[in-house]
Amino acid sequence: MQRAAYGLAHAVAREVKKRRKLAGASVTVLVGKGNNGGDGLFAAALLARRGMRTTAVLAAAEVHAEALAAFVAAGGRGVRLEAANAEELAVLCAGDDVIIDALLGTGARGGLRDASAELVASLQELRPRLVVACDLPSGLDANTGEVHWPVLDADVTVTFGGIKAGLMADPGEGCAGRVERVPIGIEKQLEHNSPELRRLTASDIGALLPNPGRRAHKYSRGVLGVVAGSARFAGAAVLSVHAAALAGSGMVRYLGPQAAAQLVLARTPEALWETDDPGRVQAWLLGSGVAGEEQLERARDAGSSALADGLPVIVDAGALSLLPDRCPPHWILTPHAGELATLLGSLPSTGEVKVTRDDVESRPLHYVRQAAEQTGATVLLKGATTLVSSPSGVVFSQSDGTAWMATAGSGDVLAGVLGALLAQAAESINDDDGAYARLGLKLEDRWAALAAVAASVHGRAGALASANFDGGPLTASAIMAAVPRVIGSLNAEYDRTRP
Ligand SMILES: NC(=O)C1=CN([C@@H]2O[C@H](COP(=O)(O)OP(=O)(O)OC[C@H]3O[C@@H](n4cnc5c(N)ncnc54)[C@H](O)[C@@H]3O)[C@@H](O)[C@H]2O)[C@@H](O)CC1
Ligand SMILES: [K+]
Repeated sequence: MQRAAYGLAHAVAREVKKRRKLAGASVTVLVGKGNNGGDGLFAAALLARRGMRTTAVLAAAEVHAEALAAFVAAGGRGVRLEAANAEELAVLCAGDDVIIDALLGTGARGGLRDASAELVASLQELRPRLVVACDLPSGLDANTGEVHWPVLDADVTVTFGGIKAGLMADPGEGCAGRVERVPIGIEKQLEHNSPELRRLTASDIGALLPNPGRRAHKYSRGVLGVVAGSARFAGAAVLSVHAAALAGSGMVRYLGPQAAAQLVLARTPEALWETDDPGRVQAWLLGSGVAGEEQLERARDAGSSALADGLPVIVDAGALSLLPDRCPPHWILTPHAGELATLLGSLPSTGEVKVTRDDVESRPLHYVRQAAEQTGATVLLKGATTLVSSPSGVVFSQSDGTAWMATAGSGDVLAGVLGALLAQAAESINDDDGAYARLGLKLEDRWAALAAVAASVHGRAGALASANFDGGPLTASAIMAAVPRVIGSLNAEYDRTRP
């Protein structure tokens, strides 16, 4: 507990010092009855000793006794929270330089109740200056990222030991702000529990990104077949093909109506327009912007032959309605929340239960796993945090982008990037001595890892493109243009640091 409190106090002091002098700054810690409240009180005691004006709002009749004694001995002031003073205390706290949320931690069942809920709901409306969550924002489920409202949005979450799954999945991650991990000596132990929710680091991604060998030629190193776009949604074809070209495909073969193909070739003269037999490909991308019977038929045919030949396939948007009864793990579905709800509703195994877009947004981790389990495919659920579930239930979570990426065509770019990586990796991903094996990834989970790599490259490209405009807005084309640089720098960074 002392290490946790020390790490928390250190982070709070550093954040306050970015804004003003520490001595005389005001901090209120919101204290619940368990050890989370204890961490908060010990941290506040340390901050009081560094000259901060400290108040503890005690939300339970009994709080961690030893921590309260340390807090009082350091000169802190305690106020008891009651239904009658919740709103008044919210107004007082909102004026403080920083609030520490130590109401509920990993031992919580359900969310904030009674006066605590009222205090937090009022505070959230008053938009406090700076909120630091102790271990996790109170009201989050540490294992799932599901949220019991109200929750006080944190600017920074200081979490102890390992990063909890609930801080890597929405809606929880969206409440946590920047997450910082404080080691408390249990990390070795954590390494041995194989985590079911993983986040790939830049160096993992550098290791997994496909790189052409010296003897590579365009046919051997990643030919992607694309059935995308339609007369109505020609842009999806243009974007997905161009993104696939930029992300390193050896060649892209496009199948679609002439009007769309003309636009595709105008933007990507490197692509080939295939009118009947597409020739050899290593992977398929089916569905972005696909509409109309003729183009759906092309997607269906390509899907059937891919299934027969054992080729990997990305199934996006319009093709999500064309799934076989059982998909293999090297079929990667890329729905957003609404499409996932529709997909789940269409599966016989879901039964009569209706799943809505809101359901998926409230429990993305649950539903992405369910979809992977029920279809047999790898499922990539797009969002601010993108989750990718392998049919085994192992999930990857990547959150590298910016909110500006929620823009038309962004998903088509992701599909193209994933297509390029899939076509390049298809023939080596199962190597026993390759990078996937070195990261301890079982065969059936490797497709999910590759999809997570694509999600991260896409997110990083968006972040880089926006940074080039001082954090300004993005188009899908701007995201796409940044992809080669992101791949280049991830590769270079990996080369510099690899063992
Ligand atoms: N596990 C560990 O190894 C460590 C845990 N630490 C801290 O300990 C915390 C976990 O401590 P606890 O297990 O005491 O859990 P909490 O601090 O979350 O408190 C749970 C307590 O609150 C009550 N409670 C549960 N749900 C509630 C609700 N909805 N409303 C009101 N009361 C509720 C329970 O009866 C229980 O007494 C962590 O989040 C972290 O802050 C750290 O000190 C570092 C080490
Ligand atoms: K907390």
